[in-house]
Amino acid sequence: MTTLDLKTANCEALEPAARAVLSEAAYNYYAGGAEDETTLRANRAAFGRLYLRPRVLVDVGEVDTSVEILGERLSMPILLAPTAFQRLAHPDGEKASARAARAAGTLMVASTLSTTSVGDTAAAAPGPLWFQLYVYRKRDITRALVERAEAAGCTAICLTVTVPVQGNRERDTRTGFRLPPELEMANFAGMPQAAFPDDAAGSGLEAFIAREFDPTLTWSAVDWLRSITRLPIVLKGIVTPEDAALAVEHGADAVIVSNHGGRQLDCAEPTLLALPRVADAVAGRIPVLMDGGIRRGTDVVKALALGARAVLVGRPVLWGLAAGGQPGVERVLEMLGGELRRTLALLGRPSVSAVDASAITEIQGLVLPPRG
Ligand SMILES: Cc1cc2nc3c(=O)[nH]c(=O)nc-3n(C[C@H](O)[C@H](O)[C@H](O)COP(=O)(O)O)c2cc1C
Ligand SMILES: CC(C)CC(=O)C(=O)O
Repeated sequence: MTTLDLKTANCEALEPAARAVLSEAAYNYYAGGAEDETTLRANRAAFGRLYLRPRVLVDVGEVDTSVEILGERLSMPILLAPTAFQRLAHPDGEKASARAARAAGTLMVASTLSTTSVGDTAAAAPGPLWFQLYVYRKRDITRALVERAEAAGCTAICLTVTVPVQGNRERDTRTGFRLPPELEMANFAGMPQAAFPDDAAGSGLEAFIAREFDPTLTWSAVDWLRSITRLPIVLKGIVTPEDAALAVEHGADAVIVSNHGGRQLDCAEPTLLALPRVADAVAGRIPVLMDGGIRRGTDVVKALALGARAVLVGRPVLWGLAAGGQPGVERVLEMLGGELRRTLALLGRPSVSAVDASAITEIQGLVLPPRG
């Protein structure tokens, strides 16, 4: 990819450039969702149902996109979502993404299923880094992962609760998705868990999850996690007010409204629509973040208006990484951050904290929090 390509692209325009360099299996693993991909499409489509309400003749000479989350001041309310197996996209993989996040003044959530260890990722880009955790049938493994994340200097543990079993990802079944032999799940180095089962038909990842992930997980796992770490706990995958209330009750320090990018339960509600109900239930007690379908600065503003403190982006980072390594991810963050800054100016809201429910129109079928 040339510098020119990186300069002219918007987030979505990077996808074809990424596709051109990815294997068929890797592209479909990154791009795909569960079953009919209804939720994958709905996540994105939901943004089209909301419109903005610009105020005019407001001084927007200075626009402040910075935000504070769990004690860290970030340059913008846009984080890098945890995504597995980044060295499938580019040899620099997770290190490139972490460095790009740092360069942009924001943070990355490092996936448990990374192809670079959390220690190496943290060393490549010193600064705030969250570690995303799955809970394994063998709790010793889970505990060891938390210890590795702590030793690496991670500043929060992000427990993903959307994968008791893997979603039915038909693209991966078709391609027989698995890691090429030169890549490993580096956080499990030295453990049998570092490789997929080699005798599995269909998706190797699905067989791995069936073998290793604990499907009996309940809220007591959050209490257990609390007992083994002093790091803040972020619960990723809360989409109902009932679970939001339980998350607060069980001491979560933040929640992420997420349906795993439409990769788990197909027909799950789009996250933009779930967000205001979760924010309402949380009632400001802890920060609410969201992900799913964020591709434009206007999307970020809509999420903020519905109660999010910040958003995370998944696939666009992978497209940037595949198309251009670290500069490709930097470009994605620059585009989103630039669009956010321009949107705030055009909207007459000179800072992120000036965005509230008055920034959006009410659409039938959407339950919005009361107007600020
Ligand atoms: C290829 C891929 C791998 C992912 N791996 C993880 C993971 O390891 N852990 C996790 O919590 N979420 C994972 N996710 C979900 C993302 O963190 C995020 O919820 C989702 O991608 C957001 O939607 P978006 O891609 O539309 O921005 C993954 C998503 C993708 C696309
Ligand atoms: C554990 C797997 C489900 C990895 C992942 O989060 C994903 O592919 O979406």
